[in-house]
Amino acid sequence: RPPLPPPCARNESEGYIGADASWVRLKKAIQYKTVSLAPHDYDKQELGDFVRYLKQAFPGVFRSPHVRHDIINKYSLLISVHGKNATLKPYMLLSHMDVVPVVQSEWKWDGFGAKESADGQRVYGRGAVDNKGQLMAVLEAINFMLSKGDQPVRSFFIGFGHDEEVGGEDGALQIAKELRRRGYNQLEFILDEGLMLIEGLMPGLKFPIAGIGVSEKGSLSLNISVRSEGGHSSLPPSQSSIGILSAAISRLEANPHPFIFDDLTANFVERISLDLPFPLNVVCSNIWLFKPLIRIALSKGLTKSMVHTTTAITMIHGGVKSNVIPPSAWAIVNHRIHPSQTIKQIIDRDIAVINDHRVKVEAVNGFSFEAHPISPHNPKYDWPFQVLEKSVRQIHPTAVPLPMTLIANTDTRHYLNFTKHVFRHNPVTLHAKEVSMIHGRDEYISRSGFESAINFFYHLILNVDSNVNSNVPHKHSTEL
Ligand SMILES: CCCCCCCC/C=C\CCCCCCCC(=O)N[C@@H](Cc1ccccc1)C(=O)O
Ligand SMILES: [Zn+2]
Ligand SMILES: [Zn+2]
Repeated sequence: RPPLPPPCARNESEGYIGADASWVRLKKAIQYKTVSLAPHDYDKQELGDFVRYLKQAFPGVFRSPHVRHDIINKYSLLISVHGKNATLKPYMLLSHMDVVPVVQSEWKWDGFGAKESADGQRVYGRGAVDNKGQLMAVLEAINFMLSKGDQPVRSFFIGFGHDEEVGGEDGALQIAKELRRRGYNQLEFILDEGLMLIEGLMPGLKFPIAGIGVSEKGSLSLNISVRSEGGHSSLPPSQSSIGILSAAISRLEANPHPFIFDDLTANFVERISLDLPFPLNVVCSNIWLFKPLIRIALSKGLTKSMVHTTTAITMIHGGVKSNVIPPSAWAIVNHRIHPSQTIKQIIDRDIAVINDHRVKVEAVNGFSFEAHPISPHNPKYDWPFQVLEKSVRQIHPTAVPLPMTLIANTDTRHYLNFTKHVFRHNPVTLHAKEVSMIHGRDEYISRSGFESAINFFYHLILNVDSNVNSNVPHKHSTEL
C-alpha cells in the first residue's frame, strides 16, 4: 500500500466541518419533492422552491463577491466561483437536484419526510445519496471556505442540473451550452456523482473500495414488441403476443452478455489482492493462473455489473381485458453497455438470442448512448486524478481509491467535450448491502457520511490549489 497521508484535522477550528446547521440544511433539502418522471416531465414547482431555498440557506455563497450564479433554463443552477488567479483553467463540480419517484407503500418512512433515526445519526429520504447529499456537501464546503474569508486560487464552476434522472437534456445540456456561449470550451477536470465508497464489496475485503469512475457504461433501451391477431379468448392461438414476448424475455435473461476482463478490472483485482486474506490474495495476485476462478468471483453480487453488459427488463405491457386475445405486447430492455462493446453489437446479439422474426426490436430515442472514453488516471502523472485520490485518502485513510467504470449513467455525457479528465465519485460510504436503496426504498445518509462528504469537497478545493504534483503532505491545521 502507498504511505498514508497524515490524517485529517478532526475539529472545527482545524477545518473539520461537521456543524449542526449543515445537517439541518440537508434535512430541509431532502423535503423538496423534486421528482423527475420522464424527459421534460418533472415537478417544476418543487424545483423552483428548491432553488429559492438554496439561495436563502447559503447567503454566504450566493451573495459572495467571489460568486456569480445563473438560473439556466428556469430550474438548473450554474454557479461560478472566481478564484484569485484568473489565468488558471477552471474545473467543474456537478450534481443534480432531481430525484426518482418514491413508491411510498414500499418505504418504512415518508420518502420526503427527512425522518431522523432515533440516535440522530441518519436521515431517511429520497435523494439522500442520489444526489442531494452530494449537492449540499459541495455548497457546504464552499460556504465554509468563503465564511472564513478565504477565496480559492483556481476558479471553478458548480453545475446542478434539474433533470438528470430523465436524461439531463433540459438541465445539464443547457448548462454546457451556456458555458460554451460564455467562451468556456476547456475545463481542467469535471467531477460528478458516481461510485461511492463501498464496504464489504467482496468477502474478506477489510477496507472500503472508493470507486473513482474514470469511464461510464453506455446505455441502450430497447422496445421489444409483438403484434398478433386479436379476438375472443375462447378461440386462442397456440401462442399469444404475450406468450411470444415472454419467451423472448426469457431467452434474453438466460443468455447474459459475455464476461469481459478489461485493464481496469485487472487493476482492480491486483490492487485488492493486497488487502485480501490468504488464499484469496494469492488468487488475485496471479491473474494469469486463476482467471477462471476470478471470473466466477467477479460474476456475483455488485461486481457482476463491472464485467458484463447488463440486461434489465424494466417495463412490460400487454392485454386489455381478461377475455380479449392481446393484439400487442411490449417490454423495455435496458442495457448498460460495457466500454469495450457498442450499441450495434448489443442489438445484433439480442436479435440473434431472441431468434424470432415476430419480435420487433427498436432502440428507444434519447436513451441510447455509447460508453464514455477512459479518463487519464495514472496516479504518477495525471494530476486531476491525483487530486481526487489524495482527497479521498485524506478523509478515509483506510479506503482504497480505485479507477473504475461507473456501471450507471450521469450528466457527464453532456460535458465530455470540455475535458478528457472526467470523474464520477460520490464521497459517501455505503455497505454493499445498502446499495439497493439507491432508486430503491428507505434511502438514507448517515450524519458522519455527510460530514465526510463536506470535508472531501473542502479538501478537494484546497488540494486543487496546492502543488499536488510534488505530493507534499497536506497541512490544513496550520494553514487555517
Ligand atoms: C466501488 C465498487 C464498485 C462496484 C459496485 C458498484 C456499486 C455502485 C452502486 C450503485 C451505482 C451508483 C450509481 C450512481 C449514479 C447513478 C445516477 C443515476 O441514477 N443515473 C441515471 C441516469 C439516466 C440514464 C439513462 C436514462 C435516464 C437517466 C441512470 O443511470 O439510470
Ligand atoms: Zn443521481
Ligand atoms: Zn439516480
